Amino acid sequence: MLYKLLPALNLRFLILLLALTASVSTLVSSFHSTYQVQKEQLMSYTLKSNYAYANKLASATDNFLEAAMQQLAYSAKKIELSINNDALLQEEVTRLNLQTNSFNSVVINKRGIIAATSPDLPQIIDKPIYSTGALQALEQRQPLISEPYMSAAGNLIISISYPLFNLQGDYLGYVGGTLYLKERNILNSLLEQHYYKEGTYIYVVDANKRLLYHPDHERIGTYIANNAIIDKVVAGERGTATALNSQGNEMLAGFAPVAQTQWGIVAQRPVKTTLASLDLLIVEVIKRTLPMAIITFILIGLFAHFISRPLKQLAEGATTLDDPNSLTKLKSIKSWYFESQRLKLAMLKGVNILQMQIGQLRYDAQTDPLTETHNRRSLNGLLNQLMLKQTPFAILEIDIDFFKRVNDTFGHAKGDEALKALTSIIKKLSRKDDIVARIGGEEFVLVLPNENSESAFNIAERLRITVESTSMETIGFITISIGIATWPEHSNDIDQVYKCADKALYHAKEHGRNQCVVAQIS
Ligand SMILES: Nc1nc2c(ncn2[C@@H]2O[C@H](COP(=O)(O)OP(=O)(O)OP(=O)(O)O)[C@@H](O)[C@H]2O)c(=O)[nH]1
Repeated sequence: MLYKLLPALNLRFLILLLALTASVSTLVSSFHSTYQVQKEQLMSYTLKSNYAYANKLASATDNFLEAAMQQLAYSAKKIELSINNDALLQEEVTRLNLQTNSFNSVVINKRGIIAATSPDLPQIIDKPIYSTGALQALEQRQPLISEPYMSAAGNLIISISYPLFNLQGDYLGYVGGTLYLKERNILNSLLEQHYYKEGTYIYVVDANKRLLYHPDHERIGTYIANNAIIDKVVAGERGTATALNSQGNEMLAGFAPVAQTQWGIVAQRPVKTTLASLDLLIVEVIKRTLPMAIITFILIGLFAHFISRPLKQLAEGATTLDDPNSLTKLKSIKSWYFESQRLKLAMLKGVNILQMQIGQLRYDAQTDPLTETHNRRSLNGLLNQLMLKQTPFAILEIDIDFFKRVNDTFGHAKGDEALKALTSIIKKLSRKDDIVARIGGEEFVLVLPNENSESAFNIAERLRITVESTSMETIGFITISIGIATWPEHSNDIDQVYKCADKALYHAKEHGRNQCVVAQIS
């Protein structure tokens, strides 16, 4: 069993351990679940808001492109009627560029020949144009938003063009505006003017997964491969996703396509940034919870102390149940709750029984059962105490004369009666501090503290005379002989004192019995 291998732990420690484990695990699990719930909410909120953001920008971009196209359409209508009026063409491109602020530059192209530009560049007027956007526009002869391409001057641009036709439907060229993707333009401003939450950014890709807009302008024009979100958005899907960006950071993205161009707009925020505020929140919550947790722990500590104290005291009491004071000690224990009260009552009951039994055993061990006087063991103990206290005393060895005859004549039971009767006479004549003991069949010892040989002899005589003159039921009269010796007068050694008393008794028996003899001092 495991518990046998463990050291015995005290109750207070166990209660504290239990309370600490319970409160710490409760706190940890509540922090954990709070964190998880908040995390899910934050992530879901961020995904939703990024989605809404991407949608809003997609429709704003759509609107912008549509408005730009309408501006070009309006100009086209104006120009078509006066295609050979160079002054009017120049005026119109200037108006378009300056008034609308939609394009970095505007050009009117008459079938591959530049007719007017804004900003005004006279050196390229009447020169052919070979840019990708121009060739595309000339070829397709319809309203067109080109793919991004490098201009002759090395700018990454897109062009928006509107075809020009005369009343007969002959193709005249186009009017087109260009946006410089890496420079400040109306599209950039449109994408950047929106409210940015910390860490949130957007990027725009074209149908070929090429970056048209990115907060890091250096990346504009580069292609992005292996990006699940971009794959979806250029396929015309809209929605939310959690994915790794090119730097390997986990991102919460919302994405939406731009209907007119097959571009995709992605608004995303790093998970790390999103959750940073939550980490701070949890740290703050822990900080605020900590003082209360410490107070609770102290209270639990005190409570554990009050719960364990009576049990601890009862357990200590249980180790000293034979102590005569254990009853008083047990009674003083404040057992304030049910179990400890029951335990205390049971222990009090047990101690009472135990002490009664111990008392009885002690009494039995020290008492002669017939006469209820001290036995030899008890007598020796009492004499030792007197000697330790240096209290002088006299020993009277009392022996019934011809007791055998009593037994033989009246029977053993009557003999016992005689022994009891003699005991009662001895006790009656004894003082409080005298010690009465039966040390053999019909041999008694009477110890007289603070008596010398002379006074002891007088007392012995009084006893002898009383016995001699007392008639006992059935038996009649008996006599006793007494040998007397004193400590330390006869000897410092108690055995020697006994021997002296024995000798004196023997002498009394030898010289006619019914007499008292003081031992001689050798
Ligand atoms: N009734 C009874 N008799 C006992 C008890 N113990 C010893 N005796 C008897 O006491 C008697 C002692 O006899 P003895 O030692 O010969 O001495 P005595 O007859 O008293 O003679 P002396 O002492 O010489 O005067 C014996 O008969 C024992 O059986 C006892 O507890 N009860």
